[in-house]
Amino acid sequence: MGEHHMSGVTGLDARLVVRRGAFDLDLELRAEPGEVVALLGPNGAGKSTALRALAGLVPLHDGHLRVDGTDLSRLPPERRGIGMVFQDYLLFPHLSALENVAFGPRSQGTRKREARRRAAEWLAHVGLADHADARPRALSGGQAQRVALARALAVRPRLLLLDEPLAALDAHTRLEIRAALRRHLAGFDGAAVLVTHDPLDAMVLADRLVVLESGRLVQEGPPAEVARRPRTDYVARLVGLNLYRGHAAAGTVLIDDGAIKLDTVDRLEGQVFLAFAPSSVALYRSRPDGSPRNLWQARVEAIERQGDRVRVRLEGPPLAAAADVTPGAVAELGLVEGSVIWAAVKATETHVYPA
Ligand SMILES: Nc1ncnc2c1ncn2[C@@H]1O[C@H](COP(=O)(O)OP(=O)(O)OP(=O)(O)O)[C@@H](O)[C@H]1O
Repeated sequence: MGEHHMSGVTGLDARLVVRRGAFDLDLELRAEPGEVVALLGPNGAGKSTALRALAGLVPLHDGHLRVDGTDLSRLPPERRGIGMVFQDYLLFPHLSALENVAFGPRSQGTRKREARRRAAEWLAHVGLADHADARPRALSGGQAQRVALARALAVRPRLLLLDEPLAALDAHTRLEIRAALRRHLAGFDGAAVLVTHDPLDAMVLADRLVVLESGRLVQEGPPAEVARRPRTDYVARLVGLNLYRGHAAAGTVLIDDGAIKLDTVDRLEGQVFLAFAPSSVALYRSRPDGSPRNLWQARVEAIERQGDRVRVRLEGPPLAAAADVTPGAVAELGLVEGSVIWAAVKATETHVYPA
């Protein structure tokens, strides 16, 4: 660690090895200048640990951490020049919005007058010029979030860290702030790392997704690519797809446990992933006429209302799957937990890609 003080790589270039009790994180993480990377993963996957390691709040056991070629791994948090927007904002309650934003530049040694000038500029930039004198208590959640963002950006960071920046907001404010945050991130020329639970936040805000499970990277790529080609159960559920591993040959895929073969229109051979959307699954009370291909009998494990659709979870074998139907169809089919029904998916609605 730290044997090369400078390297030619711009943006964030890190390998974060952290141990916390029985948990260990080992994550290689890159973000180009101007790129927004979203860290996603189930509870306890290590997202916050990764962010805290970048911020210098937990030590690295191994690996490296460079931003624009400068080794940050040995610097204390306040000397890393990193901008942070954390979930609970951590605005100083006794300081005005302006003083909160000026705090960053001040602690970097900027003179008071200049720090206040820069803070006023940033407040105006996030649309809060009118609230410069307000204490955090007098601000709405969305306004406090914007002050926190202005404060983070006022130190002109080369790396910006955002930890669940929208989590504390109600649904309506969230929509607005998400759009505003997207604009601000688009105008930010440093690297940004965002931690979120919300796939929509990640899809809207990030250029690239990095999915962590149990302290390890399991998948990364542009949001659309990850959504189209999930590589783990967690990712598939996150993006709402049915996902299987199997062996492809001659236009069919033998699903891994061997209980069912599905027709596809792809011509791949060998180990593959096969995915289809829950909305592509058709359900029948009795065996349908003309016997569509890719037909199987299944037991209903659970029925969950999701907005104006109903998600029906089907138990394996031969195939555990989720199907989305209308409430009307649930009634028509007389679906209850434990029902045995027929399920089908068209070959043209399956997606197959190399494993
Ligand atoms: N201070 C600590 N001491 C020991 N172990 C910790 C500490 N903080 C977190 N852990 C452990 O580290 C692991 C990763 O936690 P972390 O908070 O990084 O996950 P996360 O992905 O951010 O989860 P969540 O989505 O629930 O916030 C967990 O198993 C947790 O129990």
